[in-house]
Amino acid sequence: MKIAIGTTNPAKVQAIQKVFEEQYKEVQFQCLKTESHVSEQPMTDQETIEGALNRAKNVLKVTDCDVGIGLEGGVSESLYGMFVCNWGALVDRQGNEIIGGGARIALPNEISRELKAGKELGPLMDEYTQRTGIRKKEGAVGIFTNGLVTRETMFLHVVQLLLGQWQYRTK
Ligand SMILES: O=c1[nH]c(=O)c2ncn([C@@H]3O[C@H](COP(=O)(O)OP(=O)(O)OP(=O)(O)O)[C@@H](O)[C@H]3O)c2[nH]1
Ligand SMILES: [Mg+2]
Repeated sequence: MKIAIGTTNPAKVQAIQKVFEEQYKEVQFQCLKTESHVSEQPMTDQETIEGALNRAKNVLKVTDCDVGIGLEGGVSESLYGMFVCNWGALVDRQGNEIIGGGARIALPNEISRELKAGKELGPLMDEYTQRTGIRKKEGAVGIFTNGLVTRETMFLHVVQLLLGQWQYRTK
């Protein structure tokens, strides 16, 4: 089984590799930085889903893999504050387009204020924590859940939702 991954972000790549290696004996991965055709900081569920779908389609197009996977992080406003959201998409060569959503938590006001001013969460998290590359490690979700749920484990669940739906639909 050959999987095209529409990112080189290790938090996302490791989540995808863990899920597929658990399910398939023979599996190969191709990881490519892939255009999402949405803003660097998606601001709605819809835009985040679009980013995930575009990555999945674009990465499948430029490889000979069986399926393409796109994972996209974003935020979405609610009456209860701004939530970090993460969405995934899996597409195959038979025209199946599968979507799955990840856990979400409210962001502190000092972060959401900056996002509304047009900043991107990744760099914001580095500023906020005085560390670098949070987006490639535990992520904002990891910081604000005291490490209990990292970005990788959150995306691992999303990839299980994608693969499970795909297996059900193509069995
Ligand atoms: O530290 C984080 N923890 C999170 O839980 C999270 N969710 C979203 N984002 C940020 O939202 C923007 C688009 O997300 P994103 O899917 O483009 O991610 P990314 O840029 O880190 O990876 P990639 O584009 O190389 O695949 C990027 O600034 C991400 O950093 C997060 N950052
Ligand atoms: Mg990005």
